[in-house]
This record gives sequence, C-alpha cells and structure tokens, in this order.
Amino acid sequence: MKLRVGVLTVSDSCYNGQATDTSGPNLVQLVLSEFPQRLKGLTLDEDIVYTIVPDDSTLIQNKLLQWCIHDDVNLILTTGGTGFSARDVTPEATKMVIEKEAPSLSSLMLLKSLEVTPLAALSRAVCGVRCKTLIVNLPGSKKGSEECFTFLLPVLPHALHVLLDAKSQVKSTHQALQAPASSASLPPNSSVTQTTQGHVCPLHSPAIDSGVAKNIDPDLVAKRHRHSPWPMLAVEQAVSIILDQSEVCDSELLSYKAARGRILSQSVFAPEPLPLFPPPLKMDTLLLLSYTVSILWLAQELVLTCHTLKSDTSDGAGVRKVVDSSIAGDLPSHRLSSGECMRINTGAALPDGADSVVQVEDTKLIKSSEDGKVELQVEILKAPRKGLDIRPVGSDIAEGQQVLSPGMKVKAAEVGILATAGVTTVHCYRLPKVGVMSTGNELLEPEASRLGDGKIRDSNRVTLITLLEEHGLPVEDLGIARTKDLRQLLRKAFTGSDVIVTSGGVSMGEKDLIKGVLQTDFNANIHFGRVFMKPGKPTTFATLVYEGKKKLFFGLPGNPVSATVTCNLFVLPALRAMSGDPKPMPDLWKVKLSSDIKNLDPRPEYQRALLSWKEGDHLPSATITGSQISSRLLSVCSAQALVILPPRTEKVTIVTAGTVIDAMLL
Ligand SMILES: Nc1nc2c(c(=O)[nH]1)N[C@H]1C(S)=C(S)[C@@H](COP(=O)(O)OP(=O)(O)OC[C@H]3O[C@@H](n4cnc5c(N)ncnc54)[C@H](O)[C@@H]3O)O[C@H]1N2
Ligand code: MOO
Ligand SMILES: [Mg+2]
Repeated sequence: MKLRVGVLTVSDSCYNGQATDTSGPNLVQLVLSEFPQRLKGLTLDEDIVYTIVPDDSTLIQNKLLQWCIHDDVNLILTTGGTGFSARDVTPEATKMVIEKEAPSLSSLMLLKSLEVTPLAALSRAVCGVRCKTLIVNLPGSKKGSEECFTFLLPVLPHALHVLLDAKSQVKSTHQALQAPASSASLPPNSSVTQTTQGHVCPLHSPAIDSGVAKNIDPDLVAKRHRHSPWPMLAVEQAVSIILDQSEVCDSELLSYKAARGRILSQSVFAPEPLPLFPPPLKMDTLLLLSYTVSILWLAQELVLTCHTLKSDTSDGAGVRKVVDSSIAGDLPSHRLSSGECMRINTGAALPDGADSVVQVEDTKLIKSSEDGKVELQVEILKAPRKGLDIRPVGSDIAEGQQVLSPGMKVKAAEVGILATAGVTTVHCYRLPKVGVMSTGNELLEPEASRLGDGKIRDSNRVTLITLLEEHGLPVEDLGIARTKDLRQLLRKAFTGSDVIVTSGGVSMGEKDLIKGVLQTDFNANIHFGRVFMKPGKPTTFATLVYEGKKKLFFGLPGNPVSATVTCNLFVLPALRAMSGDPKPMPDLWKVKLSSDIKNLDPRPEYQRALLSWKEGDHLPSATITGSQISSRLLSVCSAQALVILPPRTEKVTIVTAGTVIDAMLL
C-alpha cells in the first residue's frame, strides 16, 4: 500500500516571493528521511506533494480538498498560519475540511512544545481526518514545525495504519500493546525509542531515532542517508525556484560596440530623424524626375532628376535639359526650374524644387558634350509619379523616437541602430561572473596522454565553459576539485564568482560530498537536491552568502549528458535572468517524432534530437540522436532540441512515430 504525503506551506510572504520557504522543504526532507523505515506495511510515495498558498481561507481549503479528494494524499502537514495575527486562518480553514477532529494530536504537540517554550500555548493548531486523509497543522517556523512533527512521529505510523486499514500492522501494534508493559508499551510523553525497561517500542526503529534528518557530516560515510532525503521536484518547480533566486544584476554604461550580446537596461531615443535630408516634400506643383527607381536601395546607381513648373499634373514624358548632378555625400547647389532635370545618386539629397524621380533605365540620351563626359539633354520615356522612391525625412526613424527599449538584447541590427542614431554609449545590465569546476578523484586534465588506474579525462568542464561562453558569459575555469581540496576550491570559487557551476558528486555515493559540504561548511540553503527528470535527477541548487555577497550554486550531475542538459535547462535561464533578459527560458516548439520511442522512462525524459522540415509538413520532425544513455556525450553533438517525453504510466509506455510533442530549442 502506498502512502502519499503532502506538505502545504501557508504564508503570504513565501507565496509572494518576499521570503524563502524553509519550513515546507524541511518537512518534506523529514518525511523522506524519517518515514520509510517506520511505516511497515506501507510504502512511502517519495514524490511528496508540496506547495505554497497564501493566508487565504478559501485557497487553503481548496488545496486541502484537492489533495484529499483528487490527489489521494493520506497525510497533509500544513505549516504556518496557526497563530494570533489577523491573517492566521489555517486552523479555521482546516476545520472546514475535516470530518472528525483529532484534538489529542494537537494536545500532544502542545504538551511537548510547552517543554520548549511557554509561547507554544499561543498555537491554535487543529488536527483531524477527512475520509482517508489525516491533516495536521504545524507551526510556521522551521524549528517549531520540525519539533512538532518529531513529537508526532511515535504515533503517526499507527494513525496512518488505522486510517488506511493496514490490518496486519494494526493488529501487531495492538498485540504489542497487550503484552506486559515492560516489553512493549509506548514510552509515556516521550518520543525516544526505548521504554524505561530498555525494550524497543514496536512503532520505532532504533536506527532512525537518533534524531530527525540533520546536516550529516559528509565525511561520516556510515551515517550517510541510504535513501535520498531530498524531495524530487518537478522540472517546473525547480525552474521557478531558480528564477525566484536569480536577481537581475546592476547596470553599467558601455560603448555601443562593447554592448554586443547585452540586455539594455534603459531606453534609447533617436536624437535626429532618419533620413535627415531632403526636407519633406511640400512642393506639390513641382515634378522631379530621375533615372532610378531606387534612391533607397541601389547605392551605386546614377540617377537623373528632372523638373518642370507645370502646376497640377506631372511634366510627364519628354525632352529635358540636364543642369547638374547630386552625388551622395554632397548637397546639390542648383535649384531646379521648369524643363530641367538633374542626375541624382541613390542616397543623395534632393535639390530644392524637386518632387519626383525616374529610373535611369526609363530615359534616353538626346545630346551630350563632344567629349562624352557630360549629358546635356535626355528624353524621359515614362511619366514619373510624384514622391515615388523618395524617402521623406524621418520616414525610417522619427526625431525623438524610442528606437530600443529596456530588455532588448543588443545584436547586429541593434548595434547598427545605435551607430546610425549616433548613440555611442548605452546602459546595459552587468553579466554575472560564472565559475565552472569539475569534481571527482577520477578526473585528469584532457591533455593527459595516459589514463589507466581508473582515471578518465575531464570533459564536463570544457563543455560547460564553452556552452556558457557561447552565450556571451564571462567564465572562470576553476579546475578540478578532488575530495581533499574540494572545500578550499569552493572557497576560491565563492570569492571570485557570482554563480558557481560544478559537475559530479551530487548523488548517493560516499564521495558525493557536494550537498553535505555546502551545508556544513558554507551554511548554504539547498533549495532542491533532486529533480524528477532524466537525465539530471540529482541536480542540486543552493544559495549562500559568502563575504557578504549572495552566491548561486548549481551542482550538476557528473554524467556528461546530464551536466549538459541541466546546464541548458537550469543554469542558462538563471544567467539570462540575472543578465536582465525578460524571457530567460528557451522557446518550446511542437515537433513530430520521426520514429517510435519504446520503453518510456518513469521520469520525464529530455532526449536530444535533430530537427528537419520536410516540404508539406506542418511541423518540424525530430529524430533522436542515437543511444540516450547519460554518459554518451555524442548524443548531444549537433542536437538542435531537447524533446520532452512524458513519464511512463501504466497506460502509456511508448510514444509512436508522428506523435506531436514539446521540444526545447537548444
Ligand atoms: N545509488 C544511486 N546511485 C546513483 C543515483 C541514485 O539515485 N542512486 N543516481 C544516478 C544518476 S541519475 C546520476 S546522473 C549520477 C550522478 O552522479 P554524481 O553527480 O554524483 O556524479 P559522479 O558520481 O561524480 O559521476 C557520475 C559519472 O560521471 C562521470 N564524470 C564525473 N565528472 C566528470 C567530468 N568532469 N567529465 C567526464 N565525466 C565525468 C563519472 O566518472 C561517473 O561515471 O549518479 C547515479 N548514481
Ligand atoms: O538522471 Mo542521471 O542524470 O540519468 O543520468
Ligand atoms: Mg556519484
């Protein structure tokens, strides 16, 4: 029988992102570390449901009901909203949902808490049952909620056995209770394992009663968790936590060339119109003829302007005297009069009195100077239209127009706009400094000519550095950390970088020290330590303050594909957000699978794919890049997208060719 647990944090400030929820994740961790061994007869579903709601009675009730009724959650631990402040309504909301109150659970928490602080008397926590769900209100503080959860631990398994009708467990507990008191009674008012006579309580296992999951010294191998204590977050939850923590950097003034690749933090306005000349055409009665259709585009074409004084119609076709020429870069000195025309370059200014141009191809030479250097008379073969092919002043950019706005990335065209507007310095967001480190005693520099002795070449560091540099980020190579110098190298990393990206050492092995060292040596807040995805399950994200400055830490898994995929999925969006990009997540496209994918993984899987677009297809088709095992970096070479496969369920075990599916562009 599976037991589902939900942790509901009730807090306006955590919900609004003004505070980080530490109690909720801590409870999730406690459930994962404390429950599996105690629940005999029940298996803990490790996918703990966890969310945050504001202090709003309706929203709390809705979430409790959803978990009780639709999501089959059997134990809900709420944290927060149990006190005396105006917004504290968790007990009232809970009362609306439960069918039977369990006041003795609240009393047990109260009695034990009073031993810690008299202020426990101010808690209004409610506990009770709805159908097959037990709901327990815990205080909002991390310490208080952890203590109260610990006080309930001796009785929760039996409560859940009864609730879920785990007959044999209920029976064996009852039998144990009937036995002579010395061998099996529950220790009065105590959560310790042994009775006063030294016998083991049937609801406890001595191995886990030494305390709730604390920061375990990473060097004490035997004390390491045998199950990961880290809740498995959905990718979306993980991304949302990361983006919440990725504060945009301050801005700096840069030359327009150095701004390349940066995000603008301020608007850019054009100080002048473009084009700046000629003045807008206002001489309706005049006609200017030229030999070219394209003042705008054909930079080298010579054109001829012609002019007459006829008032309401164009001069039309006919013979004209050629009086001068207007070259790009010079201002024409001559004012055109009736019966005259002038050659004009594409891009040159219109002479006064002119309002039409005609292509040189639509004219014929009538008379030239003897040496052939000067045209004297031409015939206009095709009547021109007024204004056609003439760019009015400000038609590309108006004076004072906002040409670039905050949040825009400075790329080729944007640099060009800055150049044409003569705006040679701009305000941009600073880029975060990133440090990349590999961890593992097995790693050698890529230059190593001989391997042997269980060593491999470090490929993650250069892969990650290159990926980050391709995105324009300044990256420091922090080298390889072996176990003995991990702490020292991390200190160096935190001194110089805003964001630290490591690979390796985040899973369950005895040398997977990253999480432990972050907690014990750097007092880091580990926001998550596992993500429900393949590859990348042990991805770890933490924040910490070092020498007064906030640092972001990404502990990517060591497998080369896992490191690369999670860098794309988690690290790059954080760095984009910090660099001021208002849309830090990569685009999702719909693609069509080109072949069947058999054996879906229980985790959502990010498979690497090539995209192609065949004529007649409405969507690009995605071809998976061979074996997707997380050690095979070749599967990432040339890949253009990560195809996001759904997790396997009882009903869906494969996806067939032609299925339309989401893909993240790389
Ligand atoms: N008992 C369990 N074992 C593992 C689990 C688990 O849940 N329970 N998860 C597996 C998964 S999934 C992954 S992914 C890996 C991640 O492990 P770590 O992040 O701890 O990484 P390492 O153990 O240090 O290395 C894994 C693998 O990758 C190679 N590696 C490491 N660094 C580099 C590098 N810089 N360049 C090239 N290759 C590297 C390393 O030699 C290992 O082969 O854990 C599973 N285990
Ligand atoms: O989840 Mo691990 O990242 O498969 O290889
Ligand atoms: Mg490992």
